[in-house]
Amino acid sequence: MFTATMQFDLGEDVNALREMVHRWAQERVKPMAAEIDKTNAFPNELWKEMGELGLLGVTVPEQYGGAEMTYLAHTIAVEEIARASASVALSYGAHSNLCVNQIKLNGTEEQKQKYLPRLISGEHVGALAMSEPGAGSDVVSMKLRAEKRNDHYRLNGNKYWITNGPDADTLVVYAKTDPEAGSKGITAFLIEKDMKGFSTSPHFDKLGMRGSNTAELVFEDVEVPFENVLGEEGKGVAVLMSGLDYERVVLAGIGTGIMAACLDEIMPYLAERKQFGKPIGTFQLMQGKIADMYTAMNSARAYVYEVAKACDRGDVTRQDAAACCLYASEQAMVQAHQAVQAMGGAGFLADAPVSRIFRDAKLMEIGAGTSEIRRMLIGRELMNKML
Ligand SMILES: CC(C)(COP(=O)(O)OP(=O)(O)OC[C@H]1O[C@@H](n2cnc3c(N)ncnc32)[C@H](O)[C@@H]1OP(=O)(O)O)[C@@H](O)C(=O)NCCC(=O)NCCSC(=O)C1=CCCCC1
Repeated sequence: MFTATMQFDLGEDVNALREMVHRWAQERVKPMAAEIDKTNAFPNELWKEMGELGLLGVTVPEQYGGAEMTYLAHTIAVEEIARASASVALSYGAHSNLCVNQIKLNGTEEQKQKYLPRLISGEHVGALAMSEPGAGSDVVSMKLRAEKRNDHYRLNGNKYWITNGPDADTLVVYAKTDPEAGSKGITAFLIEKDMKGFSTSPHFDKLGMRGSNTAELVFEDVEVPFENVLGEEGKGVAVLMSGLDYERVVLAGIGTGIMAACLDEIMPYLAERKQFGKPIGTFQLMQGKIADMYTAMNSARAYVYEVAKACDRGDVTRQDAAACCLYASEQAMVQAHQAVQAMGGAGFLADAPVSRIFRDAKLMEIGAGTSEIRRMLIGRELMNKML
């Protein structure tokens, strides 16, 4: 374990949360990380444990069972879990941020009372579904149809690449209530897994983030009552786009957690492994690697934490949400690459922690908006302010 790092001034509560999550994740999650990767399955008992620790509703008011803490606290929790297993952190983020936080932000009082307590206790698993086979980066072109009937909507179509899809009891799902109206025809719905006509595929086999279950969702004449509209009919794009801002910041914590995990793995190796009669960590080229890793990790942390504080103040910008996520994600990939390199043949073995971390890191440049989409967004937002 690598402990010699800069202490950020996050406040007493957040520091205490970090310590608690760190201890739990290192004791409980890290020993399972290799098995989770190998079996390609999320250990369901972790939901209950995270519920008991108060991690499943970090940003939600206490009256619904939440911890009533900040986005900064949520990001730190994600980081510490990712330091032990990025897969577990991804499923955790999809549940607690993409689903639970969206219901907190957009739900009616009845919806919050009905769905949040069970999601926050760990009894239920949550997911969010926007992507489709033909609508990834171009999310507004989604085709899942929600046709308005007398007293319900009827949903037909499918969603793809849905994190927690096979396990979720409650899903925030975006669909087209008016296919002709472009972004103004999108509505968000709360879907329950037992609704007739709703099914999921078996979970996908993936390069990395393997324990985080991903699947296709299928809707065949699924009847959804009016009271399950999240927000207003036709206003789903605002729910979706503002949700993506929070999502990018909180999930950037996976990137900083991956960088911390890289240092955790290679520092003891560099101290122990001898070549040419000396620990390889005494060689300047190796010291250069760890210097770059340390600098990147703390630079990403500083930016991500500041943007999380902007989320807490309510003044986060689209470009900073995208930019902190872009930086933390790409640096996670670069540093995971360096960690494999530093460990040489030992790091190239299939069951080496750094080889799993390297595969996991790749998703960071793809999920929650690709690096290309994030760059496009940042450039466009910056330029728009000049024109
Ligand atoms: C950036 C982007 C490419 C969007 O461009 P366009 O130019 O089409 O959309 P544009 O004109 O920017 O906007 C549409 C409407 O939306 C309003 N709005 C925007 N931000 C906000 C906001 N913050 N609040 C309220 N309204 C907003 C905007 O005004 C516009 O409305 P209008 O049509 O004019 O009435 C967008 O589509 C995007 O981002 N894709 C990546 C999706 C993507 O990231 N999936 C990832 C899904 S996968 C995933 O999330 C996970 C993966 C792995 C694990 C977990 C999660």
